[in-house]
Amino acid sequence: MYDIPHLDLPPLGAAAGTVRLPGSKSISNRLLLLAGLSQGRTTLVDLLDSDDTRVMLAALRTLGCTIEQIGRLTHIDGFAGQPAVAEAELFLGNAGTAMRPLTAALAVLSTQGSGRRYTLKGVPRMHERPIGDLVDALRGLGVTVDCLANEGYPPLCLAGGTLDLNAPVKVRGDVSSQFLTALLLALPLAAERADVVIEVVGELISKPYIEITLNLLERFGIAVRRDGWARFTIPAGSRYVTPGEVHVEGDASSASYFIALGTLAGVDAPVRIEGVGSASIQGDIRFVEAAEAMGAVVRAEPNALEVRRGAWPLRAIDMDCNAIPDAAMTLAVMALYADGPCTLRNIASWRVKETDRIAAMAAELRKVGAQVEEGADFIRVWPLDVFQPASIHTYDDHRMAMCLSLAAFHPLKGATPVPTRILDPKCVAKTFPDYFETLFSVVAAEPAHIPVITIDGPTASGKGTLAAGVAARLGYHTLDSGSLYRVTALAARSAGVAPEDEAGVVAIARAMKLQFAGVVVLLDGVDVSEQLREEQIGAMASQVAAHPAVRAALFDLQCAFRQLPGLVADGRDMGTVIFPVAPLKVFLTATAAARAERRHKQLISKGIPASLADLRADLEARDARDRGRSTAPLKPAEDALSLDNSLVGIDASVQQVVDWWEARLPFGALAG
Ligand SMILES: O=C(O)C1=C[C@@H](OP(=O)(O)O)[C@@H](O)[C@H](O)C1
Ligand SMILES: C=C(OP(=O)(O)O)C(=O)O
Repeated sequence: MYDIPHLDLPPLGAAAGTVRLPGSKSISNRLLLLAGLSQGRTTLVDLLDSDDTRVMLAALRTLGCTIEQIGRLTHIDGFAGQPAVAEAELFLGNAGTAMRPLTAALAVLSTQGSGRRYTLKGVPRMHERPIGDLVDALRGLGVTVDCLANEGYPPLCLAGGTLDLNAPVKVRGDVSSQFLTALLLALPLAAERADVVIEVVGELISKPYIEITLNLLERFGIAVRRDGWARFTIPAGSRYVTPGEVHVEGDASSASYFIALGTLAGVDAPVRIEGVGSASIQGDIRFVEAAEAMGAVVRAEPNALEVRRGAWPLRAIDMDCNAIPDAAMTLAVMALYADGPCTLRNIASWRVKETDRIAAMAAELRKVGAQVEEGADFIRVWPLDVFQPASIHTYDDHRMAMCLSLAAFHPLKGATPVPTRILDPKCVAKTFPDYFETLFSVVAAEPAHIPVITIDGPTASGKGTLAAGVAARLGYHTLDSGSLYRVTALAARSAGVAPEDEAGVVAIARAMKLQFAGVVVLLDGVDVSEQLREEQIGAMASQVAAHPAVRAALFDLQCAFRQLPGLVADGRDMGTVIFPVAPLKVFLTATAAARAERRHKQLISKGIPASLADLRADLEARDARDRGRSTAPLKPAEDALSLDNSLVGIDASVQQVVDWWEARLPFGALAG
């Protein structure tokens, strides 16, 4: 997950490859609650691990479930309708699928034992999301429900009462289908002796989510009888019976971003999406039909999809999106690439979700340059030729972040491709914490569009620490090119090849099997990170690095580090030889005295005896060798900015480089 203030997406090009989706949020939270209400153990396979499921898991633990997570399995020992605590305060974040169903379940349970009181609260936005229709239904049943701040909104206190189920329970479903889902999931708790009837008053929105609810209830032994969408009967004697093990299919709403990507950018090869397909029980799988209407070519398997581009530009659509409220947001961004304006209708519920999604979508699409019209329950988006570099607000809404990332896709139409900034990218944690990593695994960008910041400088100047700090702030990859020379030296030493033997070292460099995982370097599968820090290896690295043929052998390897979303490369010749067109080059210096002192402190702290004078003499000798060598000598690139960190701490140095970088990006006036 990118836990940084913003993530800059370079202009994206073709997409191809395979993604595996995280589990469905809607299925995960329903199954968790059903497992909690059942007796005995339920094992969920591939449960979604995200903010929304974490709050549900924490709530169930508080109520008395024992939950054990091992690899892909989550074992839940249910509390079988007997909560371990009579009073609890539960925090449910911004998870509608936790807040609404738990409200109904705890309302019923609060009436079934004396002195039971449960308080449910969430993040500030959750306290703005309506729940009044569910509160009305529960009060109609005889439950004491107190809205603790504003009438009709969480936080809520469920404080007992006497259930009266003689008349049908009436609930409105035109603001959210989750109120009906909540009652359907909870009322089997009260259907021991007589049928419980639920009647929907007025129109019901987001209907396919009710199908998910009924399907999962059935798996837990509750066969709801239904009369269309108007009347649902939970038969007398209903009791939750765990099915034992249940597999959670991939999230169909999360699939929409990759279906869109295949539709837009799956030109030479498809995007393959694993975890959800034609056998899905989720209504959002019908997003596939919308994508096909816009031109996608889709091959569906029961549990996978392969999507590629069919028509280009995409075909404009005018669609009623009531059945797919979440995935429909993705269509609003696909509309940028259509052959005319696209209209998404019947989406009033967008206004009461994680944010006012109609307003947010309109505002952010306008920032990238699009013409947008919005109404109470529709949005119309016109296609766009020239994209503006935009700093996208995400409103703590995972779907705004994921949808708008698709606006970084820039078909090359002559206009200069621009980057797109996604503010607060970690908001995707609600349902898809690794969304951006997954995106980068299937999307390509022109290497020239992938930013590189180079940091060159003499030995022990703190390049590595600075590069790591800058990369962490920007979410970029790092290349510690020094470590490539060190590992070459180490491999040569292990093979008994002398550092002077240029041809021998080249052969070693070409044959090395390297893997990098953060700061860990694996040579032929063995972690050699510690050995690379040895002083002797450092000295040998400087010797092997002086051979032109060795440097040439490592050239392509270093270039291959230029990957999405960007790279911070440190070394001696990053700005001069390897990435001569890098948009920001830094030359880092520090006096020999300052560097010797740092190295001395490092060694002493590790219990390695060292002499300050010797270290300084050694550093000066190495500087002279690095500067004097004929191939790629250590010198600042002509366009490098110089940073002397003798007296400046690491945080200030990182900030300086980030400030220089910001000044080169086109977001300035638009940011914030
Ligand atoms: O029941 C569910 O799992 C959901 C129902 C939908 O909400 P509404 O019924 O409020 O539209 C959907 O937007 C939400 O993400 C999940
Ligand atoms: C509306 C959404 O979430 P919630 O389950 O919180 O309603 C969503 O995920 O788009």
